[in-house]
Amino acid sequence: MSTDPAPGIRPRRPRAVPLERVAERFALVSADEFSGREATGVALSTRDVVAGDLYVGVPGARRHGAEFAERARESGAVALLTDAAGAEIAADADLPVLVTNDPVREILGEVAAFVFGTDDFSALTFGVTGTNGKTSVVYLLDVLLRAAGLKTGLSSTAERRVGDSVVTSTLTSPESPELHGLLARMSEEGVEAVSLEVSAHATARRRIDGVTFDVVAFNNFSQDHLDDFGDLETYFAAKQQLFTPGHAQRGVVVVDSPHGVRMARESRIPIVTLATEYGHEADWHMAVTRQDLDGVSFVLQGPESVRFTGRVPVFGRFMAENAALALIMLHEAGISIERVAAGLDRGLIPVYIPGRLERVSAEGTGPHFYVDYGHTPGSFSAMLDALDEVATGRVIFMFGADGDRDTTKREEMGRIAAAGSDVLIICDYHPRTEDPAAIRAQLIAGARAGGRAEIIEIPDPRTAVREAVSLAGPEDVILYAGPGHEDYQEVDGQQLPYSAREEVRGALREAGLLS
Ligand SMILES: CC(=O)N[C@H]1[C@@H](OP(=O)(O)OP(=O)(O)OC[C@H]2O[C@@H](n3ccc(=O)[nH]c3=O)[C@H](O)[C@@H]2O)O[C@H](CO)[C@@H](O)[C@@H]1O[C@H](C)C(=O)N[C@@H](C)C(=O)N[C@H](CCC(=O)O)C(=O)O
Ligand SMILES: Nc1ncnc2c1ncn2[C@@H]1O[C@H](COP(=O)(O)OP(=O)(O)OP(=O)(O)O)[C@@H](O)[C@H]1O
Repeated sequence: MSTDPAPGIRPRRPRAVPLERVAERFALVSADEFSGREATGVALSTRDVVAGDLYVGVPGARRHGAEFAERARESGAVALLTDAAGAEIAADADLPVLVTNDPVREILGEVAAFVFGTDDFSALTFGVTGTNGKTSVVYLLDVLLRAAGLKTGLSSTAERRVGDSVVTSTLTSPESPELHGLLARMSEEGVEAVSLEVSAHATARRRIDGVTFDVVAFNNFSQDHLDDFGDLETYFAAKQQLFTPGHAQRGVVVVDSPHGVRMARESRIPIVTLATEYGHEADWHMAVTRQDLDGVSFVLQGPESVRFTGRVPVFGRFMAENAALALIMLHEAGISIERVAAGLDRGLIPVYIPGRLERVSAEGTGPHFYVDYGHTPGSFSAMLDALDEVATGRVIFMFGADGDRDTTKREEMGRIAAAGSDVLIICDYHPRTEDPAAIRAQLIAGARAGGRAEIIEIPDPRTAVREAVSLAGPEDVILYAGPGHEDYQEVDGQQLPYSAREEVRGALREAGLLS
């Protein structure tokens, strides 16, 4: 078992940049001798340092990164870039120290772009923000771009991908050194279009500095991450930063909600709008024409009679909205809808989104078991509303909540889950350092207010999965929200191996429902 983050994807043939040039470009000062040294990469954590890297020591929530200068040197770092406080901390480290007078994060993205050579990155770059559906839109963008004949790369909560190279992500949006290393590799491999998820943490912590997106998109906004942002206004403001000239050329905004309308109104870059409900004024409209458990068909209508009719093989009205958003982003980047449609088979968008409403049970037979990454009240509402429209049997919903993360959303998640399902199984997710029984108690308190569902508490998720399978009839749908693509359960600082998708497969096999 490893708790280390996966190493990022880096260029195979990194260029070497003299530290003197870095120092000159960013007005860094140093009392140490570093002439003749060159950097071939940048790393923000000693866990990511490879030989030739410039290690960057930032003040963190718990420690100052400069404390780890010696460890960085042992891993092959050529110098430390830090602030004045860091320089004092690392004074005895056997590593040249370059000091900035600015807060380090304010120059980090530009430094990473300079060293990795991505300051002239030329591929089309798409960025997606919003509370729910970023990952889904990124995979839809990727498949549509490939249909248009472009070579693609992507970065999502689930993985970073360039050609055949894939690594599991540790963060939704990588820190800027990882991001620019990834983009440099994409340039090397001739990638023509890149789709990136942009979390509010990424804009707030300046992880996307040094990138100017061609087109960005905002899909929706609801409660999440209040542990980090304190209140919804601050969380929203972080998302708004993406819609500013330093970050993006143009944007697409879903205006179904008041937050969408506000994002469109306050955007500081040119935008076009999408409404999925007629009655809302917008440049583009999307309407669902048919839906069932296997997917959703829709029609998208834009300015100048642009029209697309198609289908996404994942259920939920919101998946059609995600697809429409991705199509408009391509249109805004100059890739015509006709060109995309020509690369599809009768409008079918053949997307696979790891761990997002992923069907784990066999096609065509029930019970229908889906694993999902939803962990917000907004995603629970969206999924359960969708099931209300397409499920023919009962809905069995199971989930647990994150420990050490936004606790204020738990009761609401319990309430929505119980109001929208027939049977609700509450189990453990990542308790982290919290008492799992206390987390479950909060979810159950919320669920009791939701009404409708029979509530069952089963702490062990493996047992809970089997109980769900044993309760389900052939018409029923089981939806397991939370773990999605993940392959671990985090308990008290330890990442224990756990794959919901594998557990579900195992349980279905044991019940004779999967070969
Ligand atoms: C809570 C949080 O945001 N932590 C971030 C922060 O770590 P920190 O301030 O706690 O760091 P610290 O432990 O005090 O250490 C200080 C510095 O020393 C370095 N260090 C520390 C120990 C060591 O052995 N070696 C080493 O180099 C650290 O990398 C850090 O740079 O700085 C690190 C980069 O240096 C981040 O990777 C780390 O993100 C952690 C992993 C994280 O989980 N962040 C979450 C909240 C996050 O960003 N989530 C969003 C989710 C979005 C969504 O769901 O929509 C995301 O974009 O992923
Ligand atoms: N447009 C949408 N509106 C509401 N809910 C959605 C939407 N798209 C997806 N969801 C729901 O939210 C879940 C999470 O989706 P996804 O992983 O794409 O979102 P995300 O924004 O990337 O979240 P995270 O950053 O936490 O990965 C989905 O599996 C689905 O249940």
